[in-house]
Amino acid sequence: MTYAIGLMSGTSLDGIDAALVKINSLTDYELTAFQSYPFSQDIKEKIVRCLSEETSSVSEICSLNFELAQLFGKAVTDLCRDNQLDSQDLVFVASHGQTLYHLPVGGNGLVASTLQIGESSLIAELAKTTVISDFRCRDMAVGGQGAPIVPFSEYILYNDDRVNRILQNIGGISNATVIPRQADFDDITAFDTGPGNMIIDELCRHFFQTEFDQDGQLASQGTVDHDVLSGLMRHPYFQKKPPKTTGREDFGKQFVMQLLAKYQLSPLDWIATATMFTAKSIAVSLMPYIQGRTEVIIGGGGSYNKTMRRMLQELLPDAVVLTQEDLGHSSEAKEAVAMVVLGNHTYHHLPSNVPSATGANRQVILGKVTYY
Ligand SMILES: Nc1ncnc2c1ncn2[C@@H]1O[C@H](COP(=O)(O)OP(=O)(O)OP(=O)(O)O)[C@@H](O)[C@H]1O
Ligand SMILES: CC(=O)N[C@H]1[C@@H]2OC[C@@H](O2)[C@@H](O)[C@@H]1O[C@H](C)C(=O)O
Repeated sequence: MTYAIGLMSGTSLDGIDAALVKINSLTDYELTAFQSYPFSQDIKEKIVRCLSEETSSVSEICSLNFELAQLFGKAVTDLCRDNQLDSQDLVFVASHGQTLYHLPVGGNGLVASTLQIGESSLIAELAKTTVISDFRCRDMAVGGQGAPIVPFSEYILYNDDRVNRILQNIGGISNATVIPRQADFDDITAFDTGPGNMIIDELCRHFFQTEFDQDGQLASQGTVDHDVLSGLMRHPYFQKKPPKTTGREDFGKQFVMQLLAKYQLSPLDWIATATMFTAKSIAVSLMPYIQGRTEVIIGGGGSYNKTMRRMLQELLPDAVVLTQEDLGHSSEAKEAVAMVVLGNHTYHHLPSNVPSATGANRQVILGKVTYY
């Protein structure tokens, strides 16, 4: 039996998602166990400092690269221990790393680039197995934006002969993969739709000293301000055509601080309006692809936000909005499982980027392999 662990620490900075996956073949994967390991406040603050041009320092980034690897390695050994496995028996660990910066397009003296940290040499040493990491850079080397990278695994795991499927991840940022029914690999469209929970989380911290809006309860008590919403929907990102990716650089703390300075709303109305902004930016992005029987399958932490789900279904009356759980999968484990699918292709020397999604000029084998 072949087991691997996928590690994902995404843009929302909530922690490390670890999925233990049984690999049956290149196209057949079974989630065996999943655990989220929350970041301590101290680590979260270090990451946040390192993300920002104003507060980052090269020494702290250097140190964080190894400090995060300690935590990634511990996540692997803890998950193995809790499942009566020895991490040495894993065929590999596939680690996404923590994105510190993502410049899908160059400009102003900066070249197109992306930076995920969490040193694979140290993870390999702690887990005593091969580590496959840094999946985005190879795609950028052939002209791609280095994101999104999950469309490959989504095609493998979700393509269907009878129904069009759109996989909508609502993490810190939201990204969609459109898989028409009976699609060939080249028929996939994928792109970031815009913000996910990032703005809502920032507002929750600002007004309510909580990390996020549990189940969308705060949003359900506020009223959407349609003037503010219209202003938000004029953001230039929504005028761009795919392939396109975005990040904290566009919709992070700075963006929220500018909004708070520009508009005056009550705290609950802010949360409701930001939730509708995320839902609407997703709906507007998906509408051109909803033709015939179409399932929109939401995943990521945002799929637990009931108010967001209700808004999405109302904005997309012609689609069936489902969750990963409705299909027997796990919303929270999805991206960590995707890392295993990508890692397994790299392990077998097979490519796994999707040029139609990233804009790359060809398919390439993603990632770097660190042998134990
Ligand atoms: N019960 C819940 N109710 C509402 N929101 C939730 C709930 N659980 C998680 N979330 C939201 O989901 C976020 C985490 O989502 P997820 O782990 O999918 O993001 P990520 O993988 O870090 O981001 P990305 O996919 O952009 O890299 C939290 O920050 C929170 O906003
Ligand atoms: C650079 C980076 O880390 N991008 C993330 C982020 O989080 C969601 C969205 O923005 C997506 O583009 C990507 O992650 C997923 C896993 C992807 O590449 O498919």
